[in-house]
Amino acid sequence: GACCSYRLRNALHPLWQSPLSIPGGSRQSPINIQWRDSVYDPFLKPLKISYDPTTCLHIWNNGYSFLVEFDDSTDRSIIVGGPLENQYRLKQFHFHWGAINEWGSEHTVDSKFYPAELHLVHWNAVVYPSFEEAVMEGNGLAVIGVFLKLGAHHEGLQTLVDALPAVKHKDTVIEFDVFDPSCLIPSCPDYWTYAGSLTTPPLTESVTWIIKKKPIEVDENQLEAFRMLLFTSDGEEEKRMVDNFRPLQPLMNRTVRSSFQ
Ligand SMILES: Cc1cc(C)[n+](CCc2c[nH]cn2)c(C)c1
Ligand SMILES: [Zn+2]
Repeated sequence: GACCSYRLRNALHPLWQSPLSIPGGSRQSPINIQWRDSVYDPFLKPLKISYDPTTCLHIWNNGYSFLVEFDDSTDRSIIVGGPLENQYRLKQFHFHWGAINEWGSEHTVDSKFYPAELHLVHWNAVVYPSFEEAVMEGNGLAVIGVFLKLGAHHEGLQTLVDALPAVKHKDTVIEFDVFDPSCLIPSCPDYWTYAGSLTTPPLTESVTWIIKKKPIEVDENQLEAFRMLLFTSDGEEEKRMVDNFRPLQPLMNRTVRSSFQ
C-alpha cells in the first residue's frame, strides 16, 4: 500500500537515508497539504511574531543547508498564539531547495512543489531546559514553513544571498549580526497547521508545523545563489547543495487544520 511505498522511497532516497521506518512513526514530515481536506478551526489564534534583529548571530553551512542562527538564551525573539500553548524561542532558520525551479519544497499544496521552502525553527523554552531536550518532546518545537515562488526580487533575502559566497563550503561560518527574519514571512495571516516531525535525522516527532498559505516571491538569481552552495568541504570533490528535501510522508491518522475559511 501507499505506506510501504513511502517507506521504500525513504530508504531509497539518496540524500535522506532515513531508517526504513521510524519506530512508531505516525506523525512524520513533510506531507502533501490537500487544501480541500484541511479543516477550518475557528479557535486557532493569529500567530504573533516578535523577533529582535540583534539576536542574529551567524550564517553556517552545516552540509545539508545554510542556517542563520540566533541567540536563544533569552525570550527576545519569540512566537506565540496560533496553535501554540506556550511561546517558543527562535533558534535558527534555513531553507530547502531543488536543482531546478520545478521542485525543492518539502511540503506540497495539492501536490504542487514550490522551488524552495523556508523553515524558522523555534523551541518551547517555557517547558524544556534546552533545545536538545525540546527536540525529543511532542510539543518541543514549532516550525514556521514559508514557500518561495519564482517572481519579483526579494530585497530582504538579498542581504542573506550576498553573504552566501562566504559559506560556500560545508562547515564554514560567517558572522551576521543584524537581520530580522520577519521580512521573509508573508503579511497574510493565513496558515495550515499539523503535528509532524523534523525532516532530517533525528526525525523526531516533536514539531508543530505552521505552514503559511501565501508564498514569498524571490527572483531566479536569488534561487541560483542557493544552488551554488556545496554539500562538500573545501578540498573535497565539489557536490552542489541542491535537492536537500525529504520525500513526502504518509498523512496517516492526521488532520491538517486551517486558520482561514
Ligand atoms: C537536533 C536537530 C537536528 C536537526 C537536523 N534539525 C533540523 C531538522 C529539520 C530541518 N528542517 C526540518 N527539520 C533540528 C531542528 C534539530
Ligand atoms: Zn527544514
